[in-house]
Amino acid sequence: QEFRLQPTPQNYTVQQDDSISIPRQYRLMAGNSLNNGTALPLLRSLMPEEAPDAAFRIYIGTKGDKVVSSYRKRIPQKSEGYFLKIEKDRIIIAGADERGTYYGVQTLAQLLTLDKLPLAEVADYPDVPYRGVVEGFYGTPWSQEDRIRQLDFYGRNKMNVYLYGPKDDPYHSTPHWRKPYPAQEAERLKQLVDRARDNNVIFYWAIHPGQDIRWNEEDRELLLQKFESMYQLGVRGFAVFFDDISGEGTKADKQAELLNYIDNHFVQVKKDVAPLVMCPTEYNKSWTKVEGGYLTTLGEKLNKDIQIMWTGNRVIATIDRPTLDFINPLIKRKAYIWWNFPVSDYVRDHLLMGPVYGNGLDIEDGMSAFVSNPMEHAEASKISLYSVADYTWNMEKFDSDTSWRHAIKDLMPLHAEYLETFAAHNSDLGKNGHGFRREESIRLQPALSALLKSYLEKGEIDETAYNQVDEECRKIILSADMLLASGNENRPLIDEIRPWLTQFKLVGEYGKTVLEMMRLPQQEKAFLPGHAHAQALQTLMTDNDARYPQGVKSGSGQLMPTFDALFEASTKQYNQRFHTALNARAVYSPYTLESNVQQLALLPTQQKGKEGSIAPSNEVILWQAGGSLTLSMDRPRVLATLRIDLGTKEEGYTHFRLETSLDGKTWRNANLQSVWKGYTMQKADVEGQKVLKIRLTNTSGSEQKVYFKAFRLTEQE
Ligand SMILES: CC(=O)N[C@H]1CNC[C@@H](O)[C@@H](O)[C@@H]1O
Repeated sequence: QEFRLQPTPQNYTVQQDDSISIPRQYRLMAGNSLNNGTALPLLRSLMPEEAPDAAFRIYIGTKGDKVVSSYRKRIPQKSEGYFLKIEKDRIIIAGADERGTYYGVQTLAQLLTLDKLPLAEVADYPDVPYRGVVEGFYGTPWSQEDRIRQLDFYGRNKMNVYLYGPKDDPYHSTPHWRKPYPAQEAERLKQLVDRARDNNVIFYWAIHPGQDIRWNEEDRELLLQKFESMYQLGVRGFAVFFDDISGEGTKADKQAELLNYIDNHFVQVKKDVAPLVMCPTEYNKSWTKVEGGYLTTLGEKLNKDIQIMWTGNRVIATIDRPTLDFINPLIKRKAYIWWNFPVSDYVRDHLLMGPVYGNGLDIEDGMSAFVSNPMEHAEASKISLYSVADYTWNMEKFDSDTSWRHAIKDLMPLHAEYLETFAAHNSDLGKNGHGFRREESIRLQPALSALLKSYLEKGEIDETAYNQVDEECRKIILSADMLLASGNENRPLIDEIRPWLTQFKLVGEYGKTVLEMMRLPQQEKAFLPGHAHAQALQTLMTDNDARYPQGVKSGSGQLMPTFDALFEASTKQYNQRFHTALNARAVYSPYTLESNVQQLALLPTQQKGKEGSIAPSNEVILWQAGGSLTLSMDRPRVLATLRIDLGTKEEGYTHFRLETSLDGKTWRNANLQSVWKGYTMQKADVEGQKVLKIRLTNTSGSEQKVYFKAFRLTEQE
């Protein structure tokens, strides 16, 4: 693949027929403005041989420095812009500001990876003012090493913000947001703040107080003291997240009052702190009622320089012009986009390794920021983050597929072809509560559907498609092995995705086995070993990781549905031919969910042995009066236990009625009682009941805001 600068520069010209060898020595002419910045240390790390009498010179400075005064007019008049020029006897790096100069050095760093230095001229600047990552997901927070590698990655990719807000950090959120970090955690955060500075990244520390904040002076002072303690660690960016909460903390006027107070008495007083950022409770369009006034209150009351985050038309959504035309007028400023991709905390059995696509390419003027909420798998998230950096720096030149391929090469240059095969088939989320899906196995899709169509409709094998799919299965098995054996090229990445690599290999073997079965449904003896092997692989693929009820998922968007359908079709053919009753069902769940509660309707059901469950949701569920959820079995089954957790105290359950039915017509109440005092989990008295359906209804007559933390049953042996 050809060399490309990352992100794509706004203007980049190269003299085609000429280049210079990388100078061994050079004389440095540096502007004073760079003395305590990070541009010079980076330059010196790239070109170590500084010699006062060297013929080759490097002029580096920011606008206003005498040393680059003759290039002043070439510097783009844009925040973080820079001008970089490589001539036969000199290099010039002139930034509009210190970070722009630093970015000029980062671009030079990429050119220095070539054998010869092109005589290039770059006039560059970012489209979106703030670009980066919000570590804002549920689940295992990133490790210290993860974050260090992330911050270096942001420096190289010209991302300038990292917002620290892992939902499961108890000092970020309830219960300990009021308390300073213990010494060890504080020291680790300080290391991160220092590393962020080295990479010219603004480290934002976010607080998530809304679940139990009291609107009084005491809590306000405690919050400011916490911010002060973070300031002492070197933090120079602060955020307050009010997402995923219910109760008192959701009041817009109280939120605005608190945020303005912080802005006036902390941010503006400190003078060296970046603009305050807040995440609203109504952070996406599907959750906001404009007439309710929440967003307009924030828009009217919040100080103008306070940034307001927005995830789009839904919790998980791509961002386009209509999205911004809706929100910006309401909040009376440009939205600070929180893009919930590649976050996977609601589909934890999946990896999201596919291309970044679907966001508008003409909306750079409509947002103050675009930050990505990533997966708990830091290295694996870099495929998407590389493209987010590319997209937000130069939006109109962004090319999803090119960026995706280079992101993979950047992550594992020596194993790029294998990682690309893996990533291509591990991009869709599967059925999920947000209804957000991604393309998967794009290049193989035509062959998969041709193979399936001809087999199902005519019982024939489309040989061309067959060979393509067979060849891809071979590549899948090879790629899995090559990546599992890839040693130290990017061990942290392989450590993260190892369960999915093992699964991916099984998918390849399952595909090959099913392809063989397709040729044998008329052979009474020869068909059987393949059928047995396919079933063995199905078992290995659903019971492979205790962390996920049905194991990790790989190829779930296209490969597995096709292979399962071919398994079932060939086995049915065999059963008809030989009047046998071989199992012709690949994998299915005996449970189906129906609901008229919008946020529950799409939740997947899961089965593992005698356990059945509905996948939990992280969000606050707006459960309308009369709304219900019904779990139906494929046949009457005898229950042993049923446990429900709506994240609410005892009295919260009095708003709901739980019923069971054997025929879907007559229903009987099932009482809920606490599993133990004070805890929200409830158990139902359904022991020994034979049921076909279970129904939970909001009978309170008004909307209830609850969490959907657990809905789990076990069947009797
Ligand atoms: C603003 C926001 O999206 N908050 C939550 C809730 N929405 C998406 C979830 O997956 C979480 O990762 C996220 O932290």
